[in-house]
Amino acid sequence: MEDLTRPTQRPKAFHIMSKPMGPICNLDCTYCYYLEKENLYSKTDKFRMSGPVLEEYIRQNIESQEVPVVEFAWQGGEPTLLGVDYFRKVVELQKKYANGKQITNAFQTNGTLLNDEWGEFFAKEQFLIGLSVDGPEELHDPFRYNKGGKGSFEQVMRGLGYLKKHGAEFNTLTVVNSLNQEHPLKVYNFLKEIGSTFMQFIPIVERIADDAEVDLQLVNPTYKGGARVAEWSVDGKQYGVFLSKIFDEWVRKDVGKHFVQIVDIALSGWLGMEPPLCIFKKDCGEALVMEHNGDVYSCDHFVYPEYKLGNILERPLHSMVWSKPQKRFGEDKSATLTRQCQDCEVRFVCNGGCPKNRVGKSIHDEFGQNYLCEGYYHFFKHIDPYMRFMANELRNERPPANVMEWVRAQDQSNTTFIPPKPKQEGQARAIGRNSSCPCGSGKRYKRCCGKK
Ligand SMILES: C[S@@+](CC[C@H](N)C(=O)[O-])C[C@H]1O[C@@H](n2cnc3c(N)ncnc32)[C@H](O)[C@@H]1O
Ligand code: SF4
Ligand code: SF4
Ligand code: SF4
Repeated sequence: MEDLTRPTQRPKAFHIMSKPMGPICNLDCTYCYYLEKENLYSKTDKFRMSGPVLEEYIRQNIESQEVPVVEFAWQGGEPTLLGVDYFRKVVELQKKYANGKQITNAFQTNGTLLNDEWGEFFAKEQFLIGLSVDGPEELHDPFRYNKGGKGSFEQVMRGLGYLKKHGAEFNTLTVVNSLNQEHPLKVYNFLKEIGSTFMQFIPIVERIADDAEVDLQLVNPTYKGGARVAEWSVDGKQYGVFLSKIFDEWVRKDVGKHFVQIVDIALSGWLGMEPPLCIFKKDCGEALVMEHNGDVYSCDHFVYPEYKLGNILERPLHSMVWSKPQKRFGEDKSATLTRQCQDCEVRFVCNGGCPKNRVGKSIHDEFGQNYLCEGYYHFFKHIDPYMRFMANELRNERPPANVMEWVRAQDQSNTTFIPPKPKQEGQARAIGRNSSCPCGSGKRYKRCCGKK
């Protein structure tokens, strides 16, 4: 047994999402990876996070973070099942332990149980709501329905109405699956119509164990038995095509008005910084999850017994976050990169993607290639010229939204754009400061992208 109490080098902050209602939900979405986690707690009939666990979590999360702003993320299952009063108590406890730190709350919901009381509360306490919606009714309902099989779209739209009525801030979270993958613009335009200004498009990639007796049927990449890709998963290449189609629309019309998470993240890669989202970082392991009873796991997508780090009532949170097993979990991300990834020209922004999805084979026949590789490669290559243009605008303190005019001018002149060579982190170091800038501006590197 590893010594979990001996902390390794401490990062300043980490992210821990909590599941105050465990995996319990009023919906029964086909693709949900979390509902079956109920099997991990088969002896439990009460999934509501108790007062002592909640208070310990809030106290420790605030105390362990060496930053002025501490983020809380509430998820599930469905956290609205707990009722508004539960979260009034949450806010009260956060104030009690804040100790001068600023507290923020993100709350992920299926939206179906929202009402005036929730809307008012979220607006007043400035919760940021993540609303799950997969597109218009015909793309949303086939996978997102209640226990009786009835689609949830109407309820979600009603719930959204309450958020808007009270001015609560919301983002949308859309999963890209085998159905909506064919309709990127229908999905994107719909999200715009309902007023989403910040959109996340998360790929569904799940594998189902061949052995029906396994407790958790959706298996992780370390599973040794046979497994098949679930039929509702997105196609690897199509995920990239889907994102590229949305990007083409966005880059012509919506820069600065609507934000698409993966595009923002990618831009930081083109600016020579580490992408700020775990799946595209070199290493991960700073996004943990806590179950209703205080059990802490390495990541929301690794809630399996072998990834349990301990329980918050028995071990200090910081000792689990900074433990050796967790450090190894995070460092394995880069340590297990295939040769194909190591040699890949978009590695600076992709970094092999999330380990949870590394279930394919590389061109060198190594196991551990990301299932989405073809899609990522397609997308990052597709956006490369635009990203270079935008990164260059930012470096020159001009608005990146200038890209819209630039693209429109090219569309009108009907010329084929030949992009200059991509500027990657590794390459940047090799560029002479007096040589011309690889972004194609015609200026010297030191006066352009290499400006200090
Ligand atoms: C597990 S749900 C919990 C919160 C809430 N019930 C909701 O649906 O928003 C969190 C998010 O995960 C997404 N999700 C569900 N199953 C998934 C899967 N297999 N892969 C990726 N995301 C998934 C949901 O669509 C939702 O946006
Ligand atoms: S609403 Fe959320 S938790 Fe509930 S089944 Fe759907 S994805 Fe899972
Ligand atoms: S396993 Fe994937 S989702 Fe989890 S922290 Fe690592 S990159 Fe992020
Ligand atoms: S695009 Fe594919 S090969 Fe390149 S880094 Fe990403 S997963 Fe690896």
